[in-house]
Amino acid sequence: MYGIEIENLTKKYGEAKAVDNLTLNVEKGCTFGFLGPNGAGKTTTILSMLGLIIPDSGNIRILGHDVFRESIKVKEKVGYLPENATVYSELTAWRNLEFFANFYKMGQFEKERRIEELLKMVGLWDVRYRKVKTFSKGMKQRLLLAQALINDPEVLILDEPTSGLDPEGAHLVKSIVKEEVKKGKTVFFSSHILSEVEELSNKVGILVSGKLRAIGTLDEIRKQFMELEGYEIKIEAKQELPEIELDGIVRMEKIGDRKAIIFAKDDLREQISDYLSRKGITLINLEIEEPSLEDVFLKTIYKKE
Ligand SMILES: Nc1ncnc2c1ncn2[C@@H]1O[C@H](COP(=O)(O)OP(=O)(O)OP(=O)(O)O)[C@@H](O)[C@H]1O
Repeated sequence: MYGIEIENLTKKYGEAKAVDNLTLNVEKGCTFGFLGPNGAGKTTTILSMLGLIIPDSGNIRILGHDVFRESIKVKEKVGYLPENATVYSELTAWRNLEFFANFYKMGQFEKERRIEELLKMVGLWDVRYRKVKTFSKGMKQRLLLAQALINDPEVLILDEPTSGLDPEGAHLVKSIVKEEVKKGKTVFFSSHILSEVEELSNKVGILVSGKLRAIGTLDEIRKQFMELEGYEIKIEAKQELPEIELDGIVRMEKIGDRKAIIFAKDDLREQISDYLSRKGITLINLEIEEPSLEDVFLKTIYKKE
């Protein structure tokens, strides 16, 4: 079963399509990183997944439940960390969590046990009786994450979970997400931080102007990208390199006598190796230069449709 299924989702504001015929699935127990520039439609997608806005068309199911027709069932199973969320600043950290715990069917003992567990997990146990208005942004964000986890949700939806956090706060949030995934939870998160997406996600989607431009594991996305944009092959030989003339080579940039980068339409490593061995040249190194997620992201978002 899928954790999340989005099928042909479209949401318009006036005539502008914030999300345009989006289809994607997230397998149960996986982490999906949703990337896209500002205004791409990530938050609109997330709000639709939570049933908080009504799309113009499309279906969304979470753990097999339709988010609009079975909204209570879905809310019981989902934890949500909104972008720019606020906390009740006049309440203490404990009371903030208690307020949200009261929405769920939990006995008093279970509620207190869960609040204690979460406050310890996010490093706010020692300040549990302090009013939240005295908290730093990072402390508030960690409290919001605890709030998203209060019902021990099977699916976690996080809109820019580390936004505004210092490296230590971001590290804590990422390790909590990883722990949740180890327990079999499904995580869907949006982010602008490429290293974070690379670190956490099994699967990535890149949304541009409401449309999905790329989807897959990072390896699949890199491969699709190289198939479109071409391959960079680095070579180093024992002897001086000759000009390599093979079909599919776009250009060859020599770096000194024995090293070069070859720009090619395909992965020509085998052909290059054969070509050079026929010329009596011994290779020391022959490898594909994999594009970074940053390269892929930037070129994907600036590419014309
Ligand atoms: N309530 C609204 N009314 C009108 N337009 C809206 C509304 N909410 C979003 N939009 C527009 O829809 C588009 C998608 O916005 P959305 O907030 O979903 O993008 P995003 O990818 O989450 O952006 P960011 O990374 O900046 O948070 C934008 O052009 C935005 O201006």
